[in-house]
Amino acid sequence: MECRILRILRQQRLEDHCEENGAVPATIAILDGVPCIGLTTEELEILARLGSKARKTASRDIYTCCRENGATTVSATMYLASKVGIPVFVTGGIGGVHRHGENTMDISSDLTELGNTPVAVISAGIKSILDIPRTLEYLETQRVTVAAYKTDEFPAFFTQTSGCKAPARVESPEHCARVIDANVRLERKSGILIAVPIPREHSASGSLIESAIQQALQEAREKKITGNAETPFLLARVNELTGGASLASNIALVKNNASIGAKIAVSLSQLQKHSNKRL
Ligand SMILES: O=c1[nH]cc([C@@H]2O[C@H](COP(=O)(O)O)[C@@H](O)[C@H]2O)c(=O)[nH]1
Repeated sequence: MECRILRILRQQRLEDHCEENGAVPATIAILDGVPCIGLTTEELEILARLGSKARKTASRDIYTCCRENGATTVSATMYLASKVGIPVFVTGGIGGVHRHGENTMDISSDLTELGNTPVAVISAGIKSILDIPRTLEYLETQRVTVAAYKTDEFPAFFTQTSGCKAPARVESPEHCARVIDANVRLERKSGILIAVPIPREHSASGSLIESAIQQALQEAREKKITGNAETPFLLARVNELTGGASLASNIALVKNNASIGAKIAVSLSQLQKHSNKRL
């Protein structure tokens, strides 16, 4: 019960962060088979009560999620956002190329959706449960514009650094808005990934989380957990192993992403008032 209420409050607080920064938020999910853009408190409550029982819905699953409730992944959320003209979408972290992906071919459809859908996704980068260098390579193949926010290095979700240089650097919400606007003007059909490092005060100890990730990966291999079950398993296990530290960091970085994403959306809207073009 307490957990359910906490989840609703968290989501509402995320929407508050967007509103406080001048943007209009719309949480996206599938309720009873219907894609919903913007949820009421009651609808948020339905999702919160379901928790992990809500169907994990990637973009390919939207049409087969009949009469079900679906928690949309990055791929499905950006697809639905693009359909209603929402140009900026905030999340925690995106999916990517899984470790050993060169053998398993396990590559998140988030990456191909980013290649095909002109929406800007604001995230804290990619968790090191994934293969970050290969994910960046694959994003390049998909023609996705990737930029890190106020840093030269691509962030690794719980930590500010990944050891990988970001393909580009953006300095401010206005700078991001200009990049997004240029994407529209050049009629590129692919998306943009803006990677915002977790605020330093919330970055959990990198080595603590890295060893939890190693253990979780080992357990996933032993239990033969693969495909779309792998990410939820790894995220839950890393949270258990870090005694909740990873979840606390996760919440902090999503709030930060919501604030920065909202500022980007406002800047973009102001810019586009002049250019009179929309995504
Ligand atoms: O750090 C994270 N990575 C991935 C996810 C979720 O997992 C999805 C990717 O899953 P898969 O690897 O099965 O495509 C993402 O779109 C997102 O919904 C997440 O919440 N946090």
